[in-house]
Amino acid sequence: MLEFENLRFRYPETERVLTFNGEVGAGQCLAVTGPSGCGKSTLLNLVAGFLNAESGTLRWQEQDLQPLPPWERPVTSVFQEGNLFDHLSVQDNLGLGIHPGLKLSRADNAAVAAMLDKVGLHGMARRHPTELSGGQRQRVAVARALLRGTPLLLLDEPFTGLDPDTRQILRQLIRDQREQGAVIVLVSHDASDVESLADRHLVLTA
Ligand SMILES: Nc1ncnc2c1ncn2[C@@H]1O[C@H](COP(=O)(O)OP(=O)(O)OP(=O)(O)O)[C@@H](O)[C@H]1O
Repeated sequence: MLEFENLRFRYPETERVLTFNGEVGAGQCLAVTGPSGCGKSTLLNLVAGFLNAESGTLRWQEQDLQPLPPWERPVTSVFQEGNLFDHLSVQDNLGLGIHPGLKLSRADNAAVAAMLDKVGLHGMARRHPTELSGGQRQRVAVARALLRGTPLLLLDEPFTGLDPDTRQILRQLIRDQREQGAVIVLVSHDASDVESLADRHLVLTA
């Protein structure tokens, strides 16, 4: 279970103070919605460890996450930009989800190939991200996150720019992950994403 209670963050430049409360259990998806600027991305950054709260609690399986640096948290994030490595092929970008040094076994390579098939990028393994459309890059980013298999997945508008078929495919992959016990935190402006994926809903106000 992921829990955050009175988790407070202040951007020093603007003195804007944001406070978050919520929880989400294993195998559940928490949708976070609200108007632009209400703090949705800030919450994801606090959970991922890219920002540090000034007070409050943030727990995963009853363990305090706040002392842990981002790389020691059981978290994978997919942010709007996707964060792909342009100098690596699609295959290697996915492989990084399994092993940061790209030391992949035969089974790992098979898992990468199967994931490429699932997200409809069969035949594009050798391309580089700059040779893909925005929607294809987004599929690679989500696929890499799913391959990492961390128990906590943070998704910030993961379906932006995707056609309806691809959106359906990715939603199903996320549902599969949830059914395997992962906790998903999903930021989306799209009511149908919330409707189709969320077990819980946190509405933030500006
Ligand atoms: N680096 C920053 N420095 C100062 N203020 C910031 C910074 N990043 C965000 N903010 C402010 O903090 C508030 C929350 O921003 P955040 O990006 O979390 O909102 P959001 O709900 O994700 O917005 P959107 O839906 O537009 O992406 C906003 O008022 C924003 O202007």
